[in-house]
Amino acid sequence: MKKTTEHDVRSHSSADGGADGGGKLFETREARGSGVAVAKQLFMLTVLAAILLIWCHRVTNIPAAGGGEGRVRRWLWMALFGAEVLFGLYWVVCQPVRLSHVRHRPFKNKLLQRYGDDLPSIDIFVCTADPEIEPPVLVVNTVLSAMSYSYPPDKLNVYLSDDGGSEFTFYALIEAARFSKSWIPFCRKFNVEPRSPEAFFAVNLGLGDDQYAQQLLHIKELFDDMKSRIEAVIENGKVPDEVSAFHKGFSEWNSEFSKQNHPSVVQIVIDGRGIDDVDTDGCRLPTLVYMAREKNPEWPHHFKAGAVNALIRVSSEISNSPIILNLDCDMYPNNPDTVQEILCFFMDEERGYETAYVQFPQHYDNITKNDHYANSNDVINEIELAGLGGYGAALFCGTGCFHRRESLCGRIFSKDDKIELKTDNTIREKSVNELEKAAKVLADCCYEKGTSWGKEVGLVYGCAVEDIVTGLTIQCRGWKSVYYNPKKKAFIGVAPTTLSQSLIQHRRWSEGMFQIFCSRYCPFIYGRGKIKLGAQMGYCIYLLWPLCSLATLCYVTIPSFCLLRGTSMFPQPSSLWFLPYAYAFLANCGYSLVEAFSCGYTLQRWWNLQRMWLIRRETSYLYALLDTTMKQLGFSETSFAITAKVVDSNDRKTYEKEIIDFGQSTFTSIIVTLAMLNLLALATGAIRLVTLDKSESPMKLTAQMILCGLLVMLNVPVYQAAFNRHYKGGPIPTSNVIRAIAFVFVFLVAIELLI
Ligand SMILES: O=c1ccn([C@@H]2O[C@H](COP(=O)(O)OP(=O)(O)O[C@H]3O[C@H](CO)[C@@H](O)[C@H](O)[C@H]3O)[C@@H](O)[C@H]2O)c(=O)[nH]1
Ligand SMILES: [Mn+2]
Repeated sequence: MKKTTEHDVRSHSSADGGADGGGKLFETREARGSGVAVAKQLFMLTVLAAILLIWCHRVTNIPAAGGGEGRVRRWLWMALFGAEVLFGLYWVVCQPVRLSHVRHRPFKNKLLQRYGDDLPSIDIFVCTADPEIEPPVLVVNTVLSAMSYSYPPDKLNVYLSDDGGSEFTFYALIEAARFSKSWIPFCRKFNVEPRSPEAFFAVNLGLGDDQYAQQLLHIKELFDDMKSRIEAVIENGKVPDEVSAFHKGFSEWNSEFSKQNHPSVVQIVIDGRGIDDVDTDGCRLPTLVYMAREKNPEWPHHFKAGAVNALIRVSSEISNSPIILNLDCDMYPNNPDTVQEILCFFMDEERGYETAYVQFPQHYDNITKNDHYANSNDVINEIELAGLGGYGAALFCGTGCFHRRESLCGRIFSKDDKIELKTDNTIREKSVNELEKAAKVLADCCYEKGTSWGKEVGLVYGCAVEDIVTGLTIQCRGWKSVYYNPKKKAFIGVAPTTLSQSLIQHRRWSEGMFQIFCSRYCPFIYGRGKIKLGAQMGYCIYLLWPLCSLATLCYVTIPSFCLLRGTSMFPQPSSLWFLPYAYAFLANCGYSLVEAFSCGYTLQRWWNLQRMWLIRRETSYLYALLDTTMKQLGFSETSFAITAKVVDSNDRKTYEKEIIDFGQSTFTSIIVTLAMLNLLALATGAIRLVTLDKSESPMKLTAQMILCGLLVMLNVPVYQAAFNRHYKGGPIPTSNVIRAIAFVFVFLVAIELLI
């Protein structure tokens, strides 16, 4: 049974929370206190007991230090104990979010009834950084779907920040502006979805001969033409003179202009206030602005955070909307009604004024059936992020997030001054030229000097996950945030399609997160007394990813190592101490399976997820740990490796067939070496099992081999790539494999010699 909070509507009968004019604009339901939650808590207690017993066993049975052998045993024992302490504490951190799941439901119709046309304007920010790995056609698709929200166009302002400072991206935007004049009326007239033209035409072919089909074919032709023009310009590497003469903006790209060094560019491509820019139906269009902030090698540019902060300022000059939507260039809005829905959270009379932002989960449209790189994050979305939202502390994830401008700009929440969301009408009088001129200054490098930008104001600098840390600071200023995960996906993006891309992305994320944990923003210190303990712990689920890497490495290596040497670090199956180990392991596997199934996973997909956790912890998180340590010691600086959004057709095929491509990076070397260690250990164990003498118990040996066997099973694709020269995802070079095996042997021999 579900309990609804006091913030509930009286009428549940109608689909949109009742037809009356009064009442709340959204309802929140929580699952806490229900029978399931009690059962969950009891279960958690049993796991906790098992963890404590394991620690107890480790502490009371530390091997005595005598001789070389004893010393090694003692060290390994301590290492495993350390790993179990880390695992145990991490497990504790992961529990609170599993008890605080809430679901929100906005009442859009009620909002429209109550406010009619009196809704605030919205500024939408799209960020792009590199025309090669983020093709302009993809970028303008996102821009176009943002422009075609079913929201009054004169209240929509779309800004594109181009950190690549690319003439081609600008050209693509000019083309998109022209295409929007047909696309937006088409969307409005036939109420089409989704409104990203690329995604729409991928599934709508325009069959039949009614008016709709005819118009669709016509629009599709316009779109294809636009695409080929953009692609041709990129192919030729130059915008043709007759095109560049057409728009004054192109004059910015003179001979001195380079990606790393250029003055700021602000071009109002469509002036939504004017009467010149109208669509084919004669209706107004959304304002469309291109911005490439100034770049100068002597100034740090702070990656995406810097771009968004420049956009906040530039937009404040041009439209100054009270609500801001952040989008990555590959995340297109999929539901045209989203704006009205989120306004329910901001404009609710009772709780709206405390809401700083509404975050949607990230979805991707290129996930394969069994998601072999585990990119989809569905368990995280459905369970963990929803749980954090339950503590009023939704994570800000950088994209698909609507912000209140005031809270993003550093305002401290106060119960007493409720800020109304009002469209700023004071800017109406200025001319386009005046606006551009004034806005340009705000996008200059030196503008932020001596200001609080990047500290208290705007997105926080100095962290690879600027989004997470910014969200945390907003919450610590007293604001609430909403995690909203509607059935109909609100935003859809592109997930990495190669193993190395995926691991590099996780490396950036985990590095940024761990850096937060080690900084003054550590939720337990910075958030103390400001956000709930459950939320502090919830943040740490992600911030502590790199630390789990250490524990996992111990578990991947030590038991295998012991198996190779014929010793064991675990109690015998006949001993009572064996029970807590077995229970903790099985209970956690079982629980994670149940969770995955509840999120619609198949067994295969869950298994793939486990493999990716293993691989990430062996590589990305380990690197993140080392990098963060280096950074803390001042040896290296923050960087941002942009994830590619295009792949060549070979890679695409491999990806679609769900074959892992291991490539040849250092990451691969680590993965292969560890996999070989596990395989050798398992083989040794198996040989011993056959040649067993009476003094050894087969049961004990088998139990010891289980962990190793599971690791080997997870690593099956690694062996395929290592030993099958015809492996479809590209075999791992023989030299790498030999090096890995040699490394394992040298390591073992060295240990034997040392003892
Ligand atoms: O110097 C930069 C670097 C990146 N970006 C943009 O930032 C966005 C995210 O970059 P991407 O390479 O796609 O990274 P992801 O790992 O997919 O992004 C996730 O993680 C980032 C933090 O690491 C967040 O900023 C993103 O919003 C979030 O979607 C893209 O639109 C980029 O164009 C810039 O504008 N300037
Ligand atoms: Mn991305």
